[in-house]
Formats: sequence, structure tokens, C-alpha cells
Amino acid sequence: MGDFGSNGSSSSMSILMYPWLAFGHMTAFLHLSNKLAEKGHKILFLLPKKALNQVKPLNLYPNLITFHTISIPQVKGLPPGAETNSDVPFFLTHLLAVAMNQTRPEVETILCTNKPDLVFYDSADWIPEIAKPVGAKTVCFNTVSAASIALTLVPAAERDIIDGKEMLAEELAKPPLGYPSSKVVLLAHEAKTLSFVWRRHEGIGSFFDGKVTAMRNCDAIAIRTCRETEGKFCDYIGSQYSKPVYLTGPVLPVDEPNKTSLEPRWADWLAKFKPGSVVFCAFGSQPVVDKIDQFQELCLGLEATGLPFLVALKPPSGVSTVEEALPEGFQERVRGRGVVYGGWVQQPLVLDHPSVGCFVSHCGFGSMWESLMSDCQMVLVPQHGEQILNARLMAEEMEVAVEVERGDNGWFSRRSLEDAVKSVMSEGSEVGENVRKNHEKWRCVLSDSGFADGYISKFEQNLIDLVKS
Ligand SMILES: O=c1ccn([C@@H]2O[C@H](COP(=O)(O)OP(=O)(O)O[C@H]3OC[C@@H](O)[C@H](O)[C@H]3O)[C@@H](O)[C@H]2O)c(=O)[nH]1
Ligand SMILES: [O-]c1cc(O)cc2[o+]c(-c3ccc(O)cc3)c(O[C@@H]3O[C@H](CO)[C@@H](O)[C@H](O)[C@H]3O)cc12
Repeated sequence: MGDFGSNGSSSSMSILMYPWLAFGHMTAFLHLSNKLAEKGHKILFLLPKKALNQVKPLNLYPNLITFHTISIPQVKGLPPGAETNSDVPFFLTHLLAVAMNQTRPEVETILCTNKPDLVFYDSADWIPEIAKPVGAKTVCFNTVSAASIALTLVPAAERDIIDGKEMLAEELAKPPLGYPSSKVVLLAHEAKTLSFVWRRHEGIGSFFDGKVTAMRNCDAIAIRTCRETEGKFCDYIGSQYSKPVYLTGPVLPVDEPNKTSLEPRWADWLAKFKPGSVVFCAFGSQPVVDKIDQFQELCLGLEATGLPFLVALKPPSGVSTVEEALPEGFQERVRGRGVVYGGWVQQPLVLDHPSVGCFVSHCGFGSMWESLMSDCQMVLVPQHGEQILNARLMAEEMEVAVEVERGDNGWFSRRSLEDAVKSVMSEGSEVGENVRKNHEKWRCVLSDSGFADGYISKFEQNLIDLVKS
């Protein structure tokens, strides 16, 4: 680890990063590490062994960013060998948090050995307790939208749970006092997906308790967002916690001159189609479409658009490959114009391909930024609370995307998917023109050369001041 860890002795800071064990989070922490390494700061990045191969290629500064693998203990109830939440069904996520808590002694040893100036974390709410004694300042870095934190993870959102009784959907949907938006909210049936937030688990309490502790005990809260899109939510969070909220801006990887190129199998396949004609669909790094019927509605909706499409999705629950989940006769019908792939594709590069004109996304926060920076039309199929809020931000506040309609049972149909895609892709569609125009405006603001750099420079200054304080 060389001379990592100066505890403020030079202008270059040493920073330890320990993100939540999920690719969406690790990727965002690594993008931020790249930005800080670009300014000469040293990073020690903790992550589980199995994640290393996927995350390592994103490291643009191997001389300044060092990976240190952490052993994730086997916790009863978790699938054997589980290390990230890609390995764990959603309802068992709390057990992964239990496993992460058990890494505390190992992290404490690393801290004592390295004595960094700063520690960045999001889920490991005990970090401040072990960082303070070694003189490190702590930053709780949130990779999700400020809106989703403001709605559920502030002290005013505390709920009384009586004897483990599940809360009613109406109760879950109620925004906390002073919440600054009437558009970025959830309908009652959507709010049911928030019940995990306040549910208590033996030994670790609730997700709410963990996040509020993480933000109460840090020296500063950081959020991967910008004032232009989420200023009022950031101010609300700052006032709820009475502490500084530093914004990093979008933190997207820059176009490197020698960056890796899109895998030839996708580049060649996409090149067969007209510019802007292909619909790309991906739902992030976690298995999200649980139900085989919804998976099939998605496929059939894309088929019905008549457009070429590339889908990169994990198989739904109950099957081990996407092929097993496809509707009958589907592959034969769409051969030559539609592909459903169960593996990982290079999403930012696919979005950048000239043939791709529409992105059907689950609206994870990483995907939201990537799609905003692209010139694709955007169709949103959010699955969980946080993604639904991101979708509301994009569709209702920014008016840059169209959200697929769902019935009262929360399900979408092939028809609603087809309609949403056609509404943004058909020539002369008023809705399509409106979102294209608004998206273009935002893309210009966000991709202005000084925009992201301005955020990172200000963020770096915030950190320097914090370390000196
Ligand atoms: O096939 C794929 C799928 C995904 N990806 C990448 O994986 C990342 C996925 O991140 P997202 O934030 O969109 O979505 P995830 O569902 O994985 O993340 C989850 O945790 C982090 C939160 O900020 C998200 O809101 C939450 O949904 C994106 O950067 C995307 O480009 C690929 O490169 N290829
Ligand atoms: O679904 C969510 C709804 C909501 O209003 C807020 C959140 O916040 C977070 C979050 C995560 C990390 C932070 O530092 C702050 C907030 C959510 O994170 C997701 O939680 C899932 C369940 O534990 C987890 O599987 C996923 O990896 C996280 O991204 C969700 C909501």
C-alpha cells in the first residue's frame, strides 16, 4: 500500500472507500475515486473478492487507486458464497448487511494500519466509531437520488412500528413534514415497495435506523447529484441533519481517448440497423424483474413495437437462463431484429452507439445519469421505491422521459410498454418531441465541459476544508 495514509501531512489526501456490497454502489464510488485520483489523491478501495474482476477495469489510476479485498463472512440464511447483492434475493438483503457488519474488525485493522485522512462509506454505519480514534474524517456518500433520501431517510420520516405490524400502504406513501415536492412522490400501491425501509431485523434494526445513523454520525453527507436537478431535496436533507451536504455532481466516467470499445458482437449487430432506430433495454446490476409474466410482457411489448431491440436482463425468479423465460415462439418471430441476452453488456457504450435511439431502463440512479448524458429517448420501467422516485423526477419534474403505465396491481402490460416506446419513437409524436427537446436542454447543461469539473473541484475543496477542520 506504499505511503498510503498521511493523516493530513501533505496536500494529497489519503482516502479509504468502503461502499455497500452492490455493483451500482461500488461503481459509483469508483467513478468518484477516479475523479479524486485525477486531482492527485490516493485511494484505498475495499471490496469483496468476487467483485474485483468486474470493478478493476474501471480503475483509471492504478498508481493511485489500490484495491484491498475483504472477506465477506458466511451468514446463516445467505446463499453460500454470497458477497454482493447480485448473489442475494431482495428479501434477504438485510443478511448481507449483517455480513458486512461482521467485517468491522478487518476494516478497523486496515484503518489503524493506514490512518487515512478521510473515510467514505454508505451502509457501514459503524465507520465513524472506528475512524474517529485514528483521526480520520468521515463522509457518508450516497449514490442514490437526493429525492429518495429526502422522502424516507431523514429524521422526520421516522415511523412507529407496533409489534412488527406491517404499515398500511397509505401510511408508507406519506411524505415527511416539509418534504419539498408534490410530484416526486409515490402512489399508495407503489409505496408498498418501501415497507423494507422501516422493517426491523434482529441484530441490525431497520434499513431506516442504519441509514439515519450513518448520516447522523458522519462529519459530512455527500450525494451524487447536482443542485440543478435536486437542489431543493439536498437543502431539505441538510436541514434535517443540520450538517453540510456536499454534492459531487453526476460523476460519470469521461470519454477516454483510449477507452475500451464495445464488444464486436454487439457493435456489429447494432451496425446493421438505421441510426437511432434500436431500442436498448437494461435493468441494472441486480435481478429486478422477479415475475416471469412481467418479463414476458416486456419482451412481447418490445416485439409489438416493430423496432429492432437489444435486451440485457437477468433471468426472472424460478429460471436460470433468460432463454427459458422467453414467450413461446418469440425467438423465431424476432430473429434478426431482436435479442434478449442474460449477461452483462457495456451499457454506456451501447447507449453511445449511433444505431441506438431509445433506452428502456429501470431508472437506477447510475442508469439515470448515463441516459441523461446520452441522446437516446428514455422510457422508464422502475421496479422499486427509489427507482420510482427517480422516474418521477425524470418524467414529472424534468419532463425528459416517459414512464410506462401500470395498473392498480402495479403490473405493466405489453400494450403499455409498446405505447410508451412508440410515444417517444414515432415520428411526429408530440410527447416524443417534448421529451426530446427537454432532454436536449438538460444534456447541454450537464455535458458542458465546465459543469462536472466545477462540481468536482468544489467537492475537493469541501474535503480539504473538512480534513483541516
Ligand atoms: O448489463 C449491464 C447492466 C448494468 N450496467 C451498469 O451497471 C450500473 C447499474 O447501476 P444503476 O444505478 O443504474 O442500477 P442498479 O440497480 O444496479 O443500482 C442500484 O444501486 C445503486 C443505486 O444508485 C441505484 O438506484 C439502484 O437501483 C450502470 O452504471 C450501468 O451502466 C452495465 O454496464 N451493464
Ligand atoms: O428503495 C429505496 C427507497 C428510498 O426512498 C430510499 C432508498 O435509499 C437507498 C439508499 C441506499 C444507500 C444509501 O447510502 C442511501 C440510500 C436504497 O438503496 C437500495 O437499498 C436496497 C435494499 O437494501 C439495496 O438492495 C440496494 O443495493 C440499494 O441501492 C433504496 C431506497
